[in-house]
Amino acid sequence: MKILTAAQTRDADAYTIAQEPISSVNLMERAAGALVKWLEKHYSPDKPFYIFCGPGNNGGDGLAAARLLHQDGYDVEVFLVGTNQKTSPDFDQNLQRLPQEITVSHLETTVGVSDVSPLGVILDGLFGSGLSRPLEGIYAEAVAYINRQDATVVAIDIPSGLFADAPIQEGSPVVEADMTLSFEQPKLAFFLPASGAFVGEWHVLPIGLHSEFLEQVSSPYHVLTKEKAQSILKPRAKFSHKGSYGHALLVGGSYGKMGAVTLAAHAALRTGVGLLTVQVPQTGYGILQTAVPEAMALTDDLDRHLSRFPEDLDRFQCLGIGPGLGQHEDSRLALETLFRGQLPPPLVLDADALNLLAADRTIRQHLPPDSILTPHPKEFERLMGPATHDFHRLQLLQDFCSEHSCYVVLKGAHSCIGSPEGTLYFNTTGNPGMATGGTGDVLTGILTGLRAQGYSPLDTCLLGVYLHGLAGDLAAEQEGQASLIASDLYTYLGAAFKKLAEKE
Ligand SMILES: NC(=O)C1=CN([C@@H]2O[C@H](COP(=O)(O)OP(=O)(O)OC[C@H]3O[C@@H](n4cnc5c(N)ncnc54)[C@H](O)[C@@H]3O)[C@@H](O)[C@H]2O)[C@H](O)CC1
Ligand SMILES: [K+]
Repeated sequence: MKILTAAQTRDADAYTIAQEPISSVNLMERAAGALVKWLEKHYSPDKPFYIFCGPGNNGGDGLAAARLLHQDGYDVEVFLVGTNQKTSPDFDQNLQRLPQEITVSHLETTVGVSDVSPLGVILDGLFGSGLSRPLEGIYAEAVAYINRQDATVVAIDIPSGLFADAPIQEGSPVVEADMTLSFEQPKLAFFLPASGAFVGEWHVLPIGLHSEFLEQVSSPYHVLTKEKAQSILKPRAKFSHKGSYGHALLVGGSYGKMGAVTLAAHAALRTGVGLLTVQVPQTGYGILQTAVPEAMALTDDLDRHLSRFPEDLDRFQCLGIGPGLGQHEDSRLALETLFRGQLPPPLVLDADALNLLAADRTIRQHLPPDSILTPHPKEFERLMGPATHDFHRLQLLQDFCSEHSCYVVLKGAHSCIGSPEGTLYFNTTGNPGMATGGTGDVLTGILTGLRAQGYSPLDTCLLGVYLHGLAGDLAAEQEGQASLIASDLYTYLGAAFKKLAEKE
């Protein structure tokens, strides 16, 4: 699913109005209808609604929703905020259509305004995608008032005060929503940490924007949906054998960090890879053979850290490097030799492999094309430099992928996959329980296992990241988020594969 900018959303609106054709106010009616349908499904009529409307079409949506909820027997109260300024024509029309019985207050100030029922629902229709500057005056006051209330806060389209596709200044007023109902497409701001924190849970409500426009509009930003991940997943063939599913090599582990490569090995095996070999320093031999009997072990000449890669790399279809590797100079040299030599098998690089890469610009220049890198934000910063804000970070990600012809998985609440063409995909699976040691090592194992089975680098990232998060969600359902540990992720990976394969 594409993510559109605010300008593209306006164009989609205009195109739909002209081509369907439909009047602007009827399109608003359709949007409000979708909104109310969702609200009525989730909140019973004993919940009072407090609807805050600004001067534009977001406020117009709020007014139309007020009318529709009232018609269906809901108790509704409307607050008009800053609407003595210029209001939009569709706002005006919906204000006229508002039944007399609905209480309407014009808020000039929130001083002295009593709190709403904590059992009620506040609809935030102050500003939507038309926001052009930070909120001030009565708008900022209204935001502070909403944020003080104990009622459930549902934002219409986007929490007021957030820009759909641009950063906000720190400390500027933004509605803290429990739920955001976004029309047709989610906004880029939902996926980024500084702005996404205001959004709460979000849902997309289709409002019938013209499919022709949505198909032809070009956007670098995409949502990684279940449908997309499902379309990538290849079934296993009846007459296949272990040779059909590739041979992966994982290289990592050092004294005190054998757990990392062990986790990655389990995960790689759970992706269905045909064969797995793991190269570890000698200290790790017994640990690996005991912890992961399905894997074959190779040992380095050294006892505590890695100093070389195996000679005959051609027999592997993917090489995953990094979990527990450490940053010893010998390991750096081994990596440099690997990069400067014959083209190695497809690479997945994580953890200390990334740190070694970050510390040495010359090896970075020799990064084989089509490699997959999986940094967390700190590793990302070491590799790509500091970002001034979340949107800048996306730009750095795109630049890095294009400069090095590689694929980067920037890990986070919505992990973001960048491709050399500049396309970015935001993941939708996963939960905060996964913010715990070792979950990244599991991802490395998953990606290494999938890549070895012949998935393209992009498909590997999309499928692997989606499954990793889904395994986390299934694990959290059973174990709870706080108690989730990295090994749960590969334990639930099978269930994740099954769930992904299910047709709804
Ligand atoms: N295609 C769709 O998704 C549809 C969306 N709808 C809704 O329309 C809004 C966008 O409406 P718009 O009138 O363009 O913008 P706003 O309501 O967000 O803003 C109104 C108006 O206010 C001015 N303004 C901007 N920033 C400020 C500020 N900081 N302080 C004061 N005034 C400000 C500016 O002039 C804006 O034009 C979208 O989010 C949906 O909710 C349609 O209902 C259906 C189709
Ligand atoms: K809003």
